[in-house]
Amino acid sequence: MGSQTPLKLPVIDFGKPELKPGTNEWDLVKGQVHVALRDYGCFEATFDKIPIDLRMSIFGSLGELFDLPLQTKIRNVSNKPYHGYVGQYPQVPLYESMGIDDANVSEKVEALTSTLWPQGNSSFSKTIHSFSEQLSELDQIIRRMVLESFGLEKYMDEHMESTNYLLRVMKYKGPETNQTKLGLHSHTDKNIVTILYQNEVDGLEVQTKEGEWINVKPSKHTFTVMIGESLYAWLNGRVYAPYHRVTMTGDKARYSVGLFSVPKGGYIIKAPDEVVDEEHPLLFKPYDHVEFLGFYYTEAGQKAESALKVYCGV
Ligand SMILES: O=C(O)CCC(=O)C(=O)O
Ligand SMILES: [Fe+2]
Repeated sequence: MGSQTPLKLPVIDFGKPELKPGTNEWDLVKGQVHVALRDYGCFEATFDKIPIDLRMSIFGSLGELFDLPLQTKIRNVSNKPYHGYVGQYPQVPLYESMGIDDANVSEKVEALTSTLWPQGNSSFSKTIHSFSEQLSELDQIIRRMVLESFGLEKYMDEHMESTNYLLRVMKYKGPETNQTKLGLHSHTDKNIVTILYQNEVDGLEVQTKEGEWINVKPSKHTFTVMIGESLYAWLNGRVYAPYHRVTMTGDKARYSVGLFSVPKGGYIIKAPDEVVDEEHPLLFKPYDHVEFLGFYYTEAGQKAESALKVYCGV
Protein backbone atom coordinates (compact mmCIF):
# COMPACT_ATOMS: atom_id res chain seq x y z
CA MET A 1 0.00 0.00 0.00
CA GLY A 2 1.16 3.51 -0.71
CA SER A 3 3.92 2.20 -2.93
CA GLN A 4 1.64 1.44 -5.86
CA THR A 5 2.65 3.28 -8.97
CA PRO A 6 0.05 5.87 -9.85
CA LEU A 7 -2.33 4.90 -12.63
CA LYS A 8 -1.45 6.30 -16.03
CA LEU A 9 -3.21 6.61 -19.33
CA PRO A 10 -1.78 4.78 -22.34
CA VAL A 11 0.37 7.01 -24.57
CA ILE A 12 0.09 6.54 -28.33
CA ASP A 13 2.46 8.06 -30.87
CA PHE A 14 0.80 9.61 -33.94
CA GLY A 15 3.97 11.42 -34.91
CA LYS A 16 5.36 8.67 -37.14
CA PRO A 17 6.06 10.09 -40.59
CA GLU A 18 4.48 7.18 -42.46
CA LEU A 19 1.19 7.01 -40.64
CA LYS A 20 -0.93 6.26 -43.72
CA PRO A 21 -3.82 3.76 -44.00
CA GLY A 22 -2.58 0.40 -45.21
CA THR A 23 0.93 0.65 -43.76
CA ASN A 24 2.31 -1.47 -40.93
CA GLU A 25 2.76 1.64 -38.81
CA TRP A 26 -0.91 2.43 -39.24
CA ASP A 27 -2.04 -1.06 -38.24
CA LEU A 28 0.20 -1.02 -35.20
CA VAL A 29 -1.16 2.29 -33.95
CA LYS A 30 -4.70 1.20 -34.83
CA GLY A 31 -4.35 -1.80 -32.53
CA GLN A 32 -3.15 0.44 -29.69
CA VAL A 33 -6.07 2.81 -30.21
CA HIS A 34 -8.55 -0.08 -30.15
CA VAL A 35 -7.23 -1.47 -26.86
CA ALA A 36 -6.96 1.95 -25.18
CA LEU A 37 -10.51 2.92 -26.12
CA ARG A 38 -11.93 -0.42 -25.10
CA ASP A 39 -10.16 -0.42 -21.73
CA TYR A 40 -9.97 3.28 -20.76
CA GLY A 41 -11.96 5.23 -23.36
CA CYS A 42 -9.05 7.63 -23.19
CA PHE A 43 -5.37 7.98 -24.04
CA GLU A 44 -2.65 10.52 -24.52
CA ALA A 45 -1.56 11.18 -28.08
CA THR A 46 1.66 12.69 -29.32
CA PHE A 47 0.89 14.53 -32.55
CA ASP A 48 3.54 16.97 -33.68
CA LYS A 49 1.84 17.99 -36.95
CA ILE A 50 0.70 21.08 -35.09
CA PRO A 51 3.79 23.28 -34.76
CA ILE A 52 4.81 24.06 -31.20
CA ASP A 53 4.51 27.83 -31.72
CA LEU A 54 0.87 27.43 -32.79
CA ARG A 55 0.23 25.20 -29.78
CA MET A 56 1.75 27.79 -27.49
CA SER A 57 0.02 30.79 -29.08
CA ILE A 58 -3.36 29.19 -28.42
CA PHE A 59 -2.92 30.06 -24.72
CA GLY A 60 -2.17 33.69 -25.55
CA SER A 61 -5.42 33.78 -27.52
CA LEU A 62 -7.32 32.22 -24.63
CA GLY A 63 -5.89 34.77 -22.20
CA GLU A 64 -6.99 37.62 -24.47
CA LEU A 65 -10.46 36.12 -24.84
CA PHE A 66 -11.16 35.51 -21.16
CA ASP A 67 -9.74 38.93 -20.23
CA LEU A 68 -12.55 40.58 -22.22
CA PRO A 69 -15.29 42.19 -20.12
CA LEU A 70 -18.17 39.87 -19.24
CA GLN A 71 -20.63 41.99 -21.27
CA THR A 72 -18.50 41.30 -24.33
CA LYS A 73 -18.08 37.57 -23.69
CA ILE A 74 -21.82 37.01 -23.31
CA ARG A 75 -22.30 38.33 -26.85
CA ASN A 76 -21.33 34.82 -27.94
CA VAL A 77 -24.77 33.25 -27.68
CA SER A 78 -25.82 29.97 -29.23
CA ASN A 79 -29.17 28.26 -29.53
CA LYS A 80 -27.42 25.00 -28.58
CA PRO A 81 -26.72 24.50 -24.87
CA TYR A 82 -23.03 24.76 -23.88
CA HIS A 83 -22.07 26.10 -27.30
CA GLY A 84 -21.99 29.80 -26.35
CA TYR A 85 -20.42 31.55 -23.34
CA VAL A 86 -20.75 29.61 -20.07
CA GLY A 87 -19.61 30.96 -16.73
CA GLN A 88 -20.53 32.57 -13.43
CA TYR A 89 -22.21 29.33 -12.26
CA PRO A 90 -22.36 29.14 -8.45
CA GLN A 91 -21.76 25.35 -8.52
CA VAL A 92 -18.52 25.73 -10.49
CA PRO A 93 -17.29 29.25 -9.69
CA LEU A 94 -13.79 28.69 -11.11
CA TYR A 95 -15.05 27.68 -14.55
CA GLU A 96 -15.67 29.72 -17.69
CA SER A 97 -15.89 28.51 -21.26
CA MET A 98 -16.65 29.66 -24.74
CA GLY A 99 -17.87 27.47 -27.59
CA ILE A 100 -16.85 28.07 -31.19
CA ASP A 101 -19.08 26.11 -33.55
CA ASP A 102 -17.47 24.92 -36.82
CA ALA A 103 -14.10 26.18 -35.60
CA ASN A 104 -12.39 24.50 -38.58
CA VAL A 105 -14.33 26.81 -40.95
CA SER A 106 -12.58 30.18 -41.21
CA GLU A 107 -15.72 32.27 -41.95
CA LYS A 108 -17.36 30.94 -38.78
CA VAL A 109 -14.36 31.82 -36.64
CA GLU A 110 -14.11 35.26 -38.22
CA ALA A 111 -17.80 35.92 -37.54
CA LEU A 112 -17.36 35.10 -33.86
CA THR A 113 -14.14 37.13 -33.69
CA SER A 114 -15.88 40.23 -35.01
CA THR A 115 -18.68 39.78 -32.45
CA LEU A 116 -16.07 39.92 -29.70
CA TRP A 117 -13.69 42.45 -31.31
CA PRO A 118 -15.69 44.70 -33.67
CA GLN A 119 -12.38 46.34 -34.68
CA GLY A 120 -11.06 42.88 -35.64
CA ASN A 121 -8.46 40.51 -34.19
CA SER A 122 -6.90 38.52 -36.97
CA SER A 123 -4.25 36.85 -34.84
CA PHE A 124 -7.02 35.41 -32.65
CA SER A 125 -9.10 34.10 -35.56
CA LYS A 126 -6.07 32.70 -37.38
CA THR A 127 -4.78 30.89 -34.30
CA ILE A 128 -8.17 29.37 -33.42
CA HIS A 129 -8.89 28.34 -36.98
CA SER A 130 -5.51 26.77 -37.79
CA PHE A 131 -5.38 24.95 -34.49
CA SER A 132 -8.87 23.49 -35.01
CA GLU A 133 -8.27 22.59 -38.62
CA GLN A 134 -4.99 20.83 -37.90
CA LEU A 135 -6.27 19.05 -34.82
CA SER A 136 -9.33 17.81 -36.73
CA GLU A 137 -6.84 15.69 -38.72
CA LEU A 138 -6.02 13.78 -35.55
CA ASP A 139 -9.74 13.28 -34.88
CA GLN A 140 -10.15 11.84 -38.36
CA ILE A 141 -7.16 9.53 -38.07
CA ILE A 142 -8.49 8.17 -34.78
CA ARG A 143 -12.04 7.64 -36.06
CA ARG A 144 -10.76 5.99 -39.23
CA MET A 145 -8.71 3.60 -37.10
CA VAL A 146 -11.64 2.86 -34.81
CA LEU A 147 -13.98 2.03 -37.69
CA GLU A 148 -11.36 -0.14 -39.39
CA SER A 149 -10.61 -1.99 -36.19
CA PHE A 150 -14.28 -2.94 -35.83
CA GLY A 151 -14.58 -3.92 -39.52
CA LEU A 152 -16.90 -1.00 -40.25
CA GLU A 153 -15.07 0.39 -43.30
CA LYS A 154 -18.23 0.53 -45.36
CA TYR A 155 -19.65 3.20 -43.02
CA MET A 156 -16.55 5.40 -43.21
CA ASP A 157 -17.85 8.22 -45.44
CA GLU A 158 -21.26 8.33 -43.82
CA HIS A 159 -19.66 8.42 -40.38
CA MET A 160 -17.12 11.11 -41.21
CA GLU A 161 -19.71 13.31 -42.87
CA SER A 162 -22.18 12.99 -40.01
CA THR A 163 -20.28 15.31 -37.65
CA ASN A 164 -19.08 18.86 -37.27
CA TYR A 165 -16.43 20.35 -35.00
CA LEU A 166 -17.01 22.41 -31.90
CA LEU A 167 -13.98 23.97 -30.25
CA ARG A 168 -14.59 24.81 -26.61
CA VAL A 169 -12.00 26.91 -24.83
CA MET A 170 -11.88 26.89 -21.05
CA LYS A 171 -10.44 28.83 -18.18
CA TYR A 172 -10.36 27.57 -14.59
CA LYS A 173 -9.32 30.26 -12.14
CA GLY A 174 -6.87 29.15 -9.48
CA PRO A 175 -8.81 28.77 -6.21
CA GLU A 176 -5.92 30.46 -4.33
CA THR A 177 -5.85 27.82 -1.62
CA ASN A 178 -4.01 24.55 -1.12
CA GLN A 179 -7.28 22.74 -0.75
CA THR A 180 -8.56 20.97 -3.81
CA LYS A 181 -11.61 22.65 -5.33
CA LEU A 182 -13.91 21.39 -8.03
CA GLY A 183 -13.26 22.99 -11.40
CA LEU A 184 -15.77 21.02 -13.44
CA HIS A 185 -18.15 18.36 -12.14
CA SER A 186 -17.80 14.71 -13.13
CA HIS A 187 -19.48 13.91 -16.45
CA THR A 188 -19.21 11.86 -19.60
CA ASP A 189 -18.91 13.66 -22.91
CA LYS A 190 -21.94 13.31 -25.17
CA ASN A 191 -20.22 13.72 -28.55
CA ILE A 192 -18.09 11.34 -30.66
CA VAL A 193 -14.42 12.07 -29.87
CA THR A 194 -12.95 14.84 -27.68
CA ILE A 195 -9.34 15.98 -28.00
CA LEU A 196 -8.02 18.15 -25.17
CA TYR A 197 -4.96 20.35 -24.93
CA GLN A 198 -3.96 22.32 -21.82
CA ASN A 199 -1.41 24.70 -20.40
CA GLU A 200 1.05 23.62 -17.68
CA VAL A 201 -1.59 23.57 -14.92
CA ASP A 202 -2.92 20.02 -14.41
CA GLY A 203 -6.36 19.20 -13.06
CA LEU A 204 -8.10 16.73 -15.37
CA GLU A 205 -9.00 13.38 -13.79
CA VAL A 206 -10.39 10.42 -15.70
CA GLN A 207 -12.18 7.52 -14.02
CA THR A 208 -11.35 3.91 -14.86
CA LYS A 209 -13.98 1.18 -15.22
CA GLU A 210 -12.98 0.07 -11.71
CA GLY A 211 -13.84 3.50 -10.32
CA GLU A 212 -10.30 4.80 -9.71
CA TRP A 213 -9.34 8.32 -10.73
CA ILE A 214 -6.32 8.85 -12.97
CA ASN A 215 -4.61 12.25 -12.71
CA VAL A 216 -3.91 13.22 -16.28
CA LYS A 217 -0.50 14.84 -16.69
CA PRO A 218 -0.09 15.75 -20.32
CA SER A 219 3.00 17.52 -21.62
CA LYS A 220 3.07 20.26 -24.20
CA HIS A 221 3.64 17.52 -26.75
CA THR A 222 0.57 15.44 -25.91
CA PHE A 223 -3.15 15.74 -26.42
CA THR A 224 -5.70 13.87 -24.33
CA VAL A 225 -8.18 11.90 -26.44
CA MET A 226 -11.49 10.77 -25.00
CA ILE A 227 -14.60 8.94 -26.21
CA GLY A 228 -18.06 10.43 -25.88
CA GLU A 229 -21.38 8.67 -25.53
CA SER A 230 -22.34 9.10 -29.19
CA LEU A 231 -19.49 6.82 -30.24
CA TYR A 232 -20.21 4.49 -27.33
CA ALA A 233 -23.83 4.20 -28.55
CA TRP A 234 -22.95 3.91 -32.23
CA LEU A 235 -20.47 1.10 -31.47
CA ASN A 236 -23.05 -0.53 -29.18
CA GLY A 237 -20.87 -0.29 -26.09
CA ARG A 238 -17.67 -1.68 -27.64
CA VAL A 239 -15.70 1.38 -26.51
CA TYR A 240 -15.82 3.00 -23.10
CA ALA A 241 -16.94 6.61 -22.46
CA PRO A 242 -15.21 7.55 -19.20
CA TYR A 243 -16.38 9.89 -16.46
CA HIS A 244 -13.98 12.76 -15.96
CA ARG A 245 -13.75 15.96 -13.92
CA VAL A 246 -11.43 18.86 -13.24
CA THR A 247 -10.06 19.75 -9.81
CA MET A 248 -7.92 22.78 -9.02
CA THR A 249 -5.49 23.94 -6.32
CA GLY A 250 -3.12 26.86 -6.02
CA ASP A 251 -3.33 30.24 -7.68
CA LYS A 252 -2.49 29.63 -11.31
CA ALA A 253 -5.21 29.56 -13.94
CA ARG A 254 -5.67 26.46 -16.03
CA TYR A 255 -6.44 27.03 -19.69
CA SER A 256 -7.65 24.15 -21.82
CA VAL A 257 -9.08 23.64 -25.27
CA GLY A 258 -11.31 20.81 -26.44
CA LEU A 259 -12.02 19.87 -30.02
CA PHE A 260 -15.31 17.94 -30.06
CA SER A 261 -16.59 16.00 -33.05
CA VAL A 262 -20.36 16.25 -32.69
CA PRO A 263 -23.10 14.41 -34.63
CA LYS A 264 -25.10 16.82 -36.76
CA GLY A 265 -28.79 17.31 -36.05
CA GLY A 266 -30.92 15.18 -38.36
CA TYR A 267 -28.35 12.35 -38.46
CA ILE A 268 -29.74 9.22 -36.79
CA ILE A 269 -27.25 7.35 -34.61
CA LYS A 270 -27.95 3.67 -35.14
CA ALA A 271 -25.54 0.88 -34.18
CA PRO A 272 -24.58 -1.06 -37.35
CA ASP A 273 -25.61 -4.73 -37.46
CA GLU A 274 -21.92 -5.71 -37.36
CA VAL A 275 -21.61 -4.66 -33.70
CA VAL A 276 -24.89 -6.21 -32.51
CA ASP A 277 -25.07 -9.92 -31.71
CA GLU A 278 -26.20 -12.30 -28.99
CA GLU A 279 -23.25 -11.44 -26.82
CA HIS A 280 -23.74 -7.71 -27.45
CA PRO A 281 -27.49 -7.03 -27.57
CA LEU A 282 -28.56 -3.61 -28.83
CA LEU A 283 -28.12 -0.97 -26.07
CA PHE A 284 -29.90 2.05 -27.59
CA LYS A 285 -32.70 2.63 -30.06
CA PRO A 286 -31.73 4.85 -33.00
CA TYR A 287 -31.72 8.53 -31.98
CA ASP A 288 -30.87 12.06 -33.05
CA HIS A 289 -28.04 13.56 -30.97
CA VAL A 290 -29.34 17.14 -31.02
CA GLU A 291 -32.79 16.00 -29.90
CA PHE A 292 -31.16 13.94 -27.16
CA LEU A 293 -29.25 17.02 -25.94
CA GLY A 294 -32.61 18.77 -25.64
CA PHE A 295 -33.60 16.08 -23.13
CA TYR A 296 -30.18 15.97 -21.43
CA TYR A 297 -30.45 19.62 -20.38
CA THR A 298 -33.95 19.21 -18.86
CA GLU A 299 -34.29 18.53 -15.12
CA ALA A 300 -35.05 14.85 -15.76
CA GLY A 301 -32.02 14.57 -18.05
CA GLN A 302 -29.71 16.17 -15.50
CA LYS A 303 -31.00 13.94 -12.69
CA ALA A 304 -30.64 10.68 -14.57
CA GLU A 305 -27.58 8.55 -13.93
CA SER A 306 -27.47 7.84 -17.66
CA ALA A 307 -29.60 10.33 -19.57
CA LEU A 308 -29.02 8.38 -22.79
CA LYS A 309 -30.37 5.17 -21.22
CA VAL A 310 -33.46 6.98 -19.99
CA TYR A 311 -33.90 8.67 -23.38
CA CYS A 312 -33.51 5.70 -25.73
CA GLY A 313 -32.16 2.68 -23.81
CA VAL A 314 -33.48 -0.68 -25.03
O1 LIG B 1 -10.71 21.14 -19.18
C1 LIG B 1 -10.60 19.94 -19.40
O2 LIG B 1 -9.52 19.39 -19.49
C2 LIG B 1 -11.83 19.07 -19.56
C3 LIG B 1 -13.05 19.77 -20.06
C4 LIG B 1 -14.19 18.84 -20.29
O3 LIG B 1 -14.25 17.76 -19.78
C5 LIG B 1 -15.29 19.23 -21.19
O4 LIG B 1 -15.32 20.39 -21.63
O5 LIG B 1 -16.14 18.37 -21.51
FE1 LIG C 1 -15.74 16.53 -20.77
